[in-house]
Amino acid sequence: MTEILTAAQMRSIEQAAIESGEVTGLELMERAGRGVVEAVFEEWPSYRLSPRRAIVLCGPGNNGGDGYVVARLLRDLHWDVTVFSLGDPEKLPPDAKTNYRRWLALGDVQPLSERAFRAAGAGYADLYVDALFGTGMSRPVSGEAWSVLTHLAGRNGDDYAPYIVAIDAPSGLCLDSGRLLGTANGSYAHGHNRFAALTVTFDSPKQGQFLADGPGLCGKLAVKDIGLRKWRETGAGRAMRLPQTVLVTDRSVVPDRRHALSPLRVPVKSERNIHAGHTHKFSFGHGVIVSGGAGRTGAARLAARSALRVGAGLVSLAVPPDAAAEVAAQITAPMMRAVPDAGAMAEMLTDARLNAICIGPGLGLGPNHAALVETVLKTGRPTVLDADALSLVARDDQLRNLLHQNCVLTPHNGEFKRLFPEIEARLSTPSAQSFSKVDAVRAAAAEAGCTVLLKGRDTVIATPQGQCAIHAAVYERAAPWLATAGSGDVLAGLIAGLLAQGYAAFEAAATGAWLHVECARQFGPGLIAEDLPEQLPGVLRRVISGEAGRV
Ligand SMILES: NC(=O)C1=CN([C@@H]2O[C@H](COP(=O)(O)OP(=O)(O)OC[C@H]3O[C@@H](n4cnc5c(N)ncnc54)[C@H](O)[C@@H]3O)[C@@H](O)[C@H]2O)[C@@H](O)CC1
Ligand SMILES: [K+]
Repeated sequence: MTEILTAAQMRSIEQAAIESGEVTGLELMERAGRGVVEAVFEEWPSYRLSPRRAIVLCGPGNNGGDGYVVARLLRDLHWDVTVFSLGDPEKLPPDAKTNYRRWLALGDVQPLSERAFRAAGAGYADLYVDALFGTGMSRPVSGEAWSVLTHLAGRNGDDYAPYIVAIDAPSGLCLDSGRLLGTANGSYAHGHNRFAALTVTFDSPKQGQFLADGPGLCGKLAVKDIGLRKWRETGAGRAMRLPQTVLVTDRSVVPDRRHALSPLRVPVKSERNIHAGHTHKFSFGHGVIVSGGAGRTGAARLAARSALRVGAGLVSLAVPPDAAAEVAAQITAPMMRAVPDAGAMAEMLTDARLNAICIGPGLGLGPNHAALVETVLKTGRPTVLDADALSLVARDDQLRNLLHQNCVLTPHNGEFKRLFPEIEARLSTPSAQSFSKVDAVRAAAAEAGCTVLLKGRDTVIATPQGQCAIHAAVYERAAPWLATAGSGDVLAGLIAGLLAQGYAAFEAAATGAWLHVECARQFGPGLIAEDLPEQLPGVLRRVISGEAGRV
């Protein structure tokens, strides 16, 4: 499992390590600088072959300290290195100052300004190292640093991005929220929404590298070990940083094949059942997908197919009588039950074998639909609420009060705003604050009393207890094709199918999010929502054989 850290959490780990007396800050800084050089050579292998020219921009804190280490290590390899410093290097914190002094034995340092940068023939370097600000960035960047950063980002038409390596973060990026602080549109210069080719971070990824503007500005992400694992996993370093957030990644999917389907490695009922010989279809649950009326049944049919494909033993569509013919004509494997009203829904759900429900896709917003949502919620069964069900809950406090901890809400941004207007306002207000999507979804889950999955390229899932996971379709997991009509219905169906198999709400949501993106990656361009469930057999086969993610 990959933990993902806030800047404060990273500081607490470093502090615990240093306070233990087993490692010094200076050693950590040396390892960090070495990690950056290593990552540079991995990214640009030809740079190993002959010395090149580098420009290193060093800031006023320890991020700048890492920069001085990188400058020294490259000079040791006979590179031509120019160093600029922001602020008076004599005022650097102790470890950074030591490395500044070590660099002075090899070369000089110029005060950073756009003019000096351009005068240095800065357009001709092979590598630009952004070591201005990292986890200590506390306010929007301004002045000469901002001028140089925007110049590097392309304000004056030069394209530096392919040669920039950022240490911990493109400077100005908030490592908690993933926002470029002080900007309205998340770019350094109008029309230029990328910055670095590579960002090198230490020990664990940071939230801001996966959220909002982060992935675009970071370019690629390399995580370098600097020997902090012990303090991350145990003792003070751990105690100081609860609650935890995890990253749902390829690597965390398969290590233990007994739990093959769950990126969070939660025991899955089905495997035990298989070994015990109990492979009756009811062992894998019976999901109910509530359909909208005639002409609106496509969403529920997509969800039903996804729930079946992901492994639910049985799936029944609950269909208003006027839509029965339409649904019957288009389904084979899912079953269908005519459900004219909430009374009939309640009666259907007296069957305790119906153990997971999905309601909302294509449902409608009338009083009869609200009554259906009410009936479903009153059963207390694991339930995915999506689309119209979310809009109904947003405008009806009585429904909202019926939400329970077996519910998963799967809003997109617009639905999230309707459900949690105050939290959304904090999230979307452009300002210098570091309130992140992780903070927002945690707050929403606590307010709603159930699991919330806020969709997006950066999907965040949280429980009322503060458990949180990020699944971001970025970097090597980018899946732009997923933005297609009906894709949300598939996600709702996947989660319902996992709930039917006994996954807890949080694990079902996280696993569903991972599988959803994996299916899109597997299919590639040209994807329409109907293609997603059809990718599941191949994706599941690779998950179970341990090859997941290596598409
Ligand atoms: N603490 C440690 O032991 C280690 C830290 N490391 C490096 O140290 C970095 C964190 O160092 P720091 O905590 O010193 O923080 P930074 O170096 O990120 O920045 C802090 C400094 O920048 C100033 N500052 C913040 N925002 C500013 C702004 N917008 N404009 C102008 N000045 C601003 C602060 O007043 C402070 O002087 C990490 O990102 C990493 O690169 C690594 O060397 C690994 C070990
Ligand atoms: K930086």
